[in-house]
Amino acid sequence: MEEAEQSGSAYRSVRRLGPYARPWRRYLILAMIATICAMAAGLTIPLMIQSILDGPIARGETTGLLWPVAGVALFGLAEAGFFYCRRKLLARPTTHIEARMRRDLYAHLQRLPVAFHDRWQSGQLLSRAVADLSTIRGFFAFVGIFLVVNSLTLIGGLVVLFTLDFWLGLTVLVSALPLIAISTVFERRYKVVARLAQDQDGDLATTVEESALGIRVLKAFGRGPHLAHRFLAQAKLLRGTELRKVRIQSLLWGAIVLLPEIGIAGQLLVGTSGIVDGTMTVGTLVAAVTVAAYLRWPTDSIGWLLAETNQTAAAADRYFEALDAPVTVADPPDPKAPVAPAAGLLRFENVHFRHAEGGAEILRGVDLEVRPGETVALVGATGSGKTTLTALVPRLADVTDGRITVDGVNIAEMRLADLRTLVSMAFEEPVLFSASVRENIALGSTDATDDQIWEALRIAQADKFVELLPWSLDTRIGEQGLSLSGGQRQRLALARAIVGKPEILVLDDPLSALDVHTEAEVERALREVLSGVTALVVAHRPSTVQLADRVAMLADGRIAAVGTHSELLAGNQAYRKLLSTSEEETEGVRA
Ligand SMILES: Nc1ncnc2c1ncn2[C@@H]1O[C@H](COP(=O)(O)OP(=O)(O)OP(=O)(O)O)[C@@H](O)[C@H]1O
Repeated sequence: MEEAEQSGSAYRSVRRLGPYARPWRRYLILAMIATICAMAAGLTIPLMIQSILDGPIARGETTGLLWPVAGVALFGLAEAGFFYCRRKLLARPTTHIEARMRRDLYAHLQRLPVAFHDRWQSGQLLSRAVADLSTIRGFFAFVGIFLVVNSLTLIGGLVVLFTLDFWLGLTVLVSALPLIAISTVFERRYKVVARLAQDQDGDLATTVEESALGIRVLKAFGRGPHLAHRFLAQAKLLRGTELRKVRIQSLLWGAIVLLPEIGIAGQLLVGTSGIVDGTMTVGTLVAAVTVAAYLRWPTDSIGWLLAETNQTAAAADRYFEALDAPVTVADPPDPKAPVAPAAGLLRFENVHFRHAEGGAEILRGVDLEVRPGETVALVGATGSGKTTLTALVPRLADVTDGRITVDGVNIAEMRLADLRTLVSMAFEEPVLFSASVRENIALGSTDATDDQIWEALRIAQADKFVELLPWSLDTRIGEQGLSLSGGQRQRLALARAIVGKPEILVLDDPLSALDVHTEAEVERALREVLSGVTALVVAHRPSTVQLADRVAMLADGRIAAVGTHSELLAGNQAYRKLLSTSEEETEGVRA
């Protein structure tokens, strides 16, 4: 029952690949016909050998040999030609199918909410986009075609054998049946181990990726050996699983070699006694042995091809697992246009948020208004939900209750593209991509001109150092911008946030983790950036707070106090305590 379900689910998984193959079905069918013709040509050769042996050779004449021998050469040539056609016909469809699937996966990953990426390891996504898709390409290029063609060849070959001689046919069938049964059992066991190996491969990719990205941290803390140890343990686990795969395969290969040999021995026994009795010709026996030899690959391969099909099913399952993840943050069915011209009034109304169903509520009724052109600093103890609150504004996650409005329009009722033009964000960790400065800034507005980029860089106080870079805007900044200083990276991230001239800026503590000198540079940049836009800025340090018109204090999931910095300092003990703690922490870092 369970086994039937398993093969049913493998069939369903592979069937889901259908829509990707459909546009190329003509090529795939032609390739299959070419392969069938190749096999048919191959199967004709033994029959021609039979006619040569029983005809001219048995009669001792050489004159009648020319045409049958030329025929053998011709059929051999045809077989090779058809195989060539198969390869040519399949190259385009298979690479196109792989590229389209990869494109769909990538596009879906971009649409998926941040919560999905929090849950999924990047290595697992990487192995789906690379290894699994290459398995699927292999299925279309080879496995799927040969699964059908080899089954047909097997049937065709047995028909030929039974026509040649019933007993010779039966001998081959008797040796082939257990082989097919063994292969089927093997492929089921193999599927489980294959999926395990694919998952472990994903885990290993994650470790390699993380250790490459975090190499500075690992070196600084001397944790390289620890991670190397973890990597070795994972690699050992994967090696063990690969060895299990090999063990299962070797058992099968033993059977694959042994059983057909027994079959041929049986054929020789039946054949020679037939020849001695005069009931069989030498040509028939040679033809039957040649057909049986020709059937070895189709027989042996059935199990392997089924295992590969299962591996494809596992790869398809893993691919669709990511592709089926729901896009929970999406455009509304009937979107409202933002108010034009926008004023930039941002309002949180009784906003509640929890990360997962049944999880703790992080925000429990936040009410806050940020007036047009105003800068509000958001302060609160660590873990109080400041980052969470800011992420709700560009809808990186959706509120679980309440609403957020921009100029009176609920952001959940706007098109995401409209919202993200109105609202721009810079994060605590200024992620820069391995691309030119221009491309990194233009992420904030894809159609930005060079003049607009330079203007954004000037406001963010980054123009001077960009001018000094070897190729100015065209300078490629290394992976994550690691070749730049912390302050330079922060200022580029600020330029990116403002290049599209958003009405509302959301900044998640852009001064965190900067030294005194760099902090002053970024602070100057911030002062420029914040003038003229509505801004919500997460602040850990008094220096950032001082850039704001008002301060909102988040505590217990609500806004506990709002006022100017001096009002709160004078009248709110919790605020004084919070600031003195962060002051001490900052001093501690500087010391
Ligand atoms: N993806 C997540 N899934 C579940 N819980 C999360 C997730 N991200 C954050 N949290 C939890 O939500 C709470 C608020 O986190 P958040 O990062 O918003 O706090 P914060 O005020 O910005 O903290 P900090 O000042 O240290 O940056 C924390 O308890 C955190 O552990």
